Amino acid sequence: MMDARLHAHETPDAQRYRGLNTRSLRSAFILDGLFQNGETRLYLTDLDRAIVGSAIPTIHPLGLPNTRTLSVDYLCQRRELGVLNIGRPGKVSVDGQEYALDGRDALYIGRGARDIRFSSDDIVDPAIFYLHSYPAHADYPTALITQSQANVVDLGSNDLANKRTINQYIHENGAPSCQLVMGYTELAVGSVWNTMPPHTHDRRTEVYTYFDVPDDQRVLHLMGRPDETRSLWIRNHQTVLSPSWSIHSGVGTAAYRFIWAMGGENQDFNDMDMLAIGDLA
Ligand SMILES: O=C(O)C(=O)C[C@H](O)C(=O)CO
Ligand SMILES: [Zn+2]
Repeated sequence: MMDARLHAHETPDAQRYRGLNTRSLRSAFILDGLFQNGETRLYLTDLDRAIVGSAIPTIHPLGLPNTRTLSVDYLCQRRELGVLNIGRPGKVSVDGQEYALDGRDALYIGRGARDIRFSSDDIVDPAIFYLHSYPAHADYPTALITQSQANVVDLGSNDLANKRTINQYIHENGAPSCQLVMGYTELAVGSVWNTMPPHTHDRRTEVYTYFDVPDDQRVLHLMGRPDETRSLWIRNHQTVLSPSWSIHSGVGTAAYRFIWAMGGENQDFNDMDMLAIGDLA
């Protein structure tokens, strides 16, 4: 039986998505309602067995749900977990060791961590912890990566309205992880396009979670095979699942940020099959 708060989510394959109407496409590729005040939510996806989740601690600290579905005693028994705080300051405690995470600080939690708890410094203006986990083959140390320690890559230009900064927190040349690669991208004011020109990477799947999208604005996320793209209108705090065969790119009606998290064969951020804009249909 499925755990109460570990929801299973299946994605259609590269053929089936072509025949879906808007509603079915949205429910297949968007995780909606991931972020709930006072709750931990976890979705077990079929993208490299990624678990995508959130914890927004308010009155009480939050833990992780039991994991009968995974047939383990605790979530990180055979998994690693990345945490990125997109809210106000909070704390993550890992087997009694407390880590303070300001907004946009991250924590890598290695395989074997048993007791993981989340709390907010201010319960009225809480921390918003994004969670992303994959199966892990080795124990790597838990590591705090503050915003100032992230590796910064500037891409794009004002002329093409795609000027943006990629902040890499868990990556090949940073604190070691088994397969998780994670960070967030920030659009420069006046720029609207992310990941344009787009790419696919057969070797990895990816998950995008948009945040800091103003309530009255939207991001038009592009997905699908390059020769048969589809679009999804996305609002703040919605998550898009990107199978390895799909492009993942977006254009906003205002500046925004998004978390990207990847797992798969390698951790080479630049291992992308780049497309020309003229390849898209
Ligand atoms: O704006 C971008 O470009 C990105 O953020 C790219 C993503 O991180 C990505 O797709 C990595 O594979
Ligand atoms: Zn990508």
